[in-house]
Amino acid sequence: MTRLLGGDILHVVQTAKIFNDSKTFVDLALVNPVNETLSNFYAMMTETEDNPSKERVEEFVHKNFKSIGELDDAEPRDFQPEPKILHEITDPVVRSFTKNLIAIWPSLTRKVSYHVFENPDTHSLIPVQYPFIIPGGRFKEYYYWDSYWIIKGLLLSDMVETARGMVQNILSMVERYGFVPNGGRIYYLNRSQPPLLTFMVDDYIKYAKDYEFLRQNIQTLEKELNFWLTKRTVEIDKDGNIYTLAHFDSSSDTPRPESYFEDIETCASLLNDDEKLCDAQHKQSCTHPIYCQGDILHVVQTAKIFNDSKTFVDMALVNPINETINSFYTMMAETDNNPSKGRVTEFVNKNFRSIGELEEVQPRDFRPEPNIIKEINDPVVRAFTKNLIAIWPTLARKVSYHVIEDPDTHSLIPVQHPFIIPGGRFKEYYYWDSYWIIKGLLLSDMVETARGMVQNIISMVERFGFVPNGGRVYYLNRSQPPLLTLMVYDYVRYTKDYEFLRQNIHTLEKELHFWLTLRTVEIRKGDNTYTLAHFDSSSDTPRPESYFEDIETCANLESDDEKYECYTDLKSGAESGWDFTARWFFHKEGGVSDQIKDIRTRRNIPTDLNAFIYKALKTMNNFYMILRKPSEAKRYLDLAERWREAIEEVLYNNEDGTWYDYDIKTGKQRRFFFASNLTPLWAGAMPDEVKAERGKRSVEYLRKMGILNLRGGIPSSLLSTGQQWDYPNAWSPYQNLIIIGLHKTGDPEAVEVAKELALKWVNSNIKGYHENKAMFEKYNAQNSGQFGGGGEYHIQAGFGWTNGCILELINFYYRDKMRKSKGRTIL
Ligand SMILES: OC[C@H]1O[C@H](O[C@H]2O[C@H](CO)[C@@H](O)[C@H](O)[C@H]2O)[C@H](O)[C@@H](O)[C@@H]1O
Repeated sequence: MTRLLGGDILHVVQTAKIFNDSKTFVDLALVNPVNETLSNFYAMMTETEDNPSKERVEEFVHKNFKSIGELDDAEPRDFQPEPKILHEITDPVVRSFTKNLIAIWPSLTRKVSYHVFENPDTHSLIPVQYPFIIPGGRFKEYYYWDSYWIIKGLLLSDMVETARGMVQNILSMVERYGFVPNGGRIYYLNRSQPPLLTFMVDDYIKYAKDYEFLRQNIQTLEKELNFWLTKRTVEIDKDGNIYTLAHFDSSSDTPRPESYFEDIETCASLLNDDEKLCDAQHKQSCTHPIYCQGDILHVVQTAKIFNDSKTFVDMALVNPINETINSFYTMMAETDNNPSKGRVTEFVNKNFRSIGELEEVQPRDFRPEPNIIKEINDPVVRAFTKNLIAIWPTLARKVSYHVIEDPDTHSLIPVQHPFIIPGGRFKEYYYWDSYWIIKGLLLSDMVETARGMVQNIISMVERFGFVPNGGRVYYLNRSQPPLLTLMVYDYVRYTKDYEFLRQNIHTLEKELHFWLTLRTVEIRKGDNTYTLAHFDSSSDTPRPESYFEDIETCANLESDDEKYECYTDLKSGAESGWDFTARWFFHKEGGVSDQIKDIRTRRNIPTDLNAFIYKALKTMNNFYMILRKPSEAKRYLDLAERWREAIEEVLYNNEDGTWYDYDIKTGKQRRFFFASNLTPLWAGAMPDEVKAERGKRSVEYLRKMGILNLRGGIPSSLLSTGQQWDYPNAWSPYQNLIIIGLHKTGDPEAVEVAKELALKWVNSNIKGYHENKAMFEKYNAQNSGQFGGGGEYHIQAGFGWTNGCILELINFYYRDKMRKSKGRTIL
């Protein structure tokens, strides 16, 4: 049903204005299953060349929708025509009025009919267990804040059972959706109403003295408030002080389905699409009817016609969307909704193709022998670096004019400037990969390409309010670790282009705002409350590019709700960039599981994410000082200080001398080795006076964990789960984060160990390159030069961030410092 409410049917029917009240249509039930309705719709569209008359739309609606049977009248069991209150009102006029009033309750009582429970997909009504009182008239379902006053009235009418049932219905919404929707229809799921649930419970408890009810539901009340405190707050700077207050802020940027026509009219005179989106701050949902959700995605991806599920969602449409959908439903009708794998392959071959969206490009600023080459004394490393630099043009791409002219038929999100891709199956830009790629480009003197990549990413924030995981529409439901501010730092440090900083500083703020408001949780420790971030995708369906895999992972979960949670955690795991690892897999009581089905990414407060955020806040402080804006600079300094304190109090473990992720549920640190544990060193997220000591203790910790004995590099974890971010895989970014982190502490032993680790990694990369003539996405920590494995796709070569990272280490450890071009450092 979701699809129908978000797509062409809704648009065509509601703009035909066949009902006086737009709500009428979205409250109708479907006569046939969703697929058949869609098929009938597209048949009408084809017959009328996409231009049906009002009468033809009316005919379609009358054949395919009906307005009966979803709600039954119900006599509340606890209704009494003469409750106590009547005997206690002395004024006869008021008494008789009150009696009439009370007599209205039964006429407004409804319960959800069994039709809806049996077949929820053909109704917009959200089924709830208990009878409830509706407002009346066109409002035939429950409404959130109306219920607060209704429940007061019910309690005063001694209708405790009905009142309690209504509260329970609303609590069940929080458990299911994490918040209370505006009302009991799926089209209300993108917004809430003023948060009065806690007060409803308070009224009920006071009246019924039902403290057991309170005990059972207190956590759900917390969950609801947490929604408002994390997803609906803004920070206000007043005279240098920061205040947090709430505002209303729906997460959706399309017309309200129940007032679709009216909203289209309201926004019609706005100039561009972004304005029409009525200043929606977060455009996170992925709306493409083929690449993001729906029957085509489901049928094709579960037929598993490609080895790698990403292949399908990277293909372009041969024909327009409607035609593709139409030909899909024709196939479905011809095969009784059960097409064979061969028939699905035929449909894909006819309707999709995999060419023409990205063009190879020779970067204008590419030079085979940039300065760094001349400044490396070691001949083996110099020759290797030259080979490395020669890889950049093979990874450079620009978006083809096909995509710019007809973006709807591609999943690629068009960007203006050429960019470097990771390589292999990753043919588009990736957010956090770009951070290390840009470092490598700057060290290769490819400033124009680096700047273009930063501009592309900045344009994402302007367009979507955040940086998506990668450059495809199916990545729009999540981000990746926030490194944009630090990319700009490297670019500005290298070029001294302060004008670029001035022009873009607000976009950096906007990106950080996304993380600070939509990805934070509050943690209580003793009497203190700390704010820290976690990964938390906004979407609860399988990842389109790993659809088959996600369905399989969550298949054995019992309820649909558990499956939605599972998909959200998988997407949140992908947001972390560590997809996947035991870091996100939890046993119920908090230990690590080695099973992906136990994924609970959102339960974890990750050290690296919070170290990145701390460093970004500190960098913003620095930027505003450069731009001579002291009050803004102070604001970021204060924020950074608060973050540092939270990292110190919640994530640092003095006994083990390292930082750990934190389990929100048990309120305990996860005391396992992950390469991310040491990232606060790199971010400098600790008081200055303990830096050297932390360096020393980190070396002890690495030694104790056996990490320094491994010949290939630092593994992501010590847990062998078969996942690509677990043992024995070693990933470049974390070599650099740990090596540079140790070096920056200044402790002599840490500086020495950093150097040993760096040389080990450089040697491993060189060995691997000589043996395979390729650079890899990940390596094996046990064996020098061996590439990594595991996970849901084969090892990929290229490889953007590996090349950027190794250049950073070569620059630091092998470049002749005396000859290094002045001021052109980025470390
Ligand atoms: O297709 C599966 C997943 O692939 C990506 O993740 C991996 O590659 C990325 C590009 O190098 C890298 O940023 C990430 O850390 C890797 O785990 C993608 O980012 C995921 O979202 C996707 O589901």
